[in-house]
Amino acid sequence: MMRTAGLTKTFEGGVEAVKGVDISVEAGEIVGFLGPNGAGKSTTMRMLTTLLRPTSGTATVAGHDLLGDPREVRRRIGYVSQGGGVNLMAPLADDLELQGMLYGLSRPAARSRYHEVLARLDLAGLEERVGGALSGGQRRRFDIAFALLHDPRLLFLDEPTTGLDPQSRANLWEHIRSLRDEHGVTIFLTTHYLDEADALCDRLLIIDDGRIVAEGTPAQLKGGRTLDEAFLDITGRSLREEAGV
Ligand SMILES: Nc1ncnc2c1ncn2[C@@H]1O[C@H](COP(=O)(O)OP(=O)(O)OP(=O)(O)O)[C@@H](O)[C@H]1O
Repeated sequence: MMRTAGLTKTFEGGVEAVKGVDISVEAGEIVGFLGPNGAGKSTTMRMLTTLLRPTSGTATVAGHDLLGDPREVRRRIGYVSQGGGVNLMAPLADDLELQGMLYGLSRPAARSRYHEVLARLDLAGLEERVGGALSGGQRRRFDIAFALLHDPRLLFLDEPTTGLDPQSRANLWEHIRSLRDEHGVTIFLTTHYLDEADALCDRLLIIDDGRIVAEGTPAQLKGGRTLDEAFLDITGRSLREEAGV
């Protein structure tokens, strides 16, 4: 479903955010992408979703070449950015319909498609509300609903549960699992919550300082430790933001 080789990104000014990353994700997997602050997760995610051009390296994403065929990649993937972006002031139904039509659906087809997606995410009936009148968990599920309108086979989620209470996080995990189990969507997500990575992901990749430093199932990486302990053993204990400053 996704394969990269030697992907790098050097920003203007010389920051080497990603230093040669090889990632493979099989169809039907839920893969977690972990790493300390500034490790290169969002930069990698933005390259894989065509938002940022790699400095070097190659990648095939959802069956298409990332650099040669980014439009086809975009057609086949969904992306939910950190923080999301539902309209807080206008009824969500209007934006859902508009987005469906931007994907080339007729108005009736766009409506029927979003009703189907909202039902999947337990959001039916809430689309007449403005985003500001939803709970944090409902808002995150709407972010995902927007990303699913064009029926992508591969979904990228950047820190999907940040800021949610434990109930809403657990509920979102259920929805993410059912997207995979019942609808066959492959999922690649970043998170700082190691309990989440442990509970939700089939396989984990750990990136540190722009390089993949560990990879395996949660059980393999833990090797008898908690995932927090394993993560600190692998990536060290120094504070990255302070080192960065
Ligand atoms: N547009 C940019 N220009 C210059 N440097 C950047 C830019 N975007 C990110 N960086 C740098 O690239 C490195 C990787 O950042 P990135 O946001 O990918 O990390 P991250 O793993 O997503 O971190 P976090 O967990 O804090 O979200 C950091 O050193 C960051 O400061």
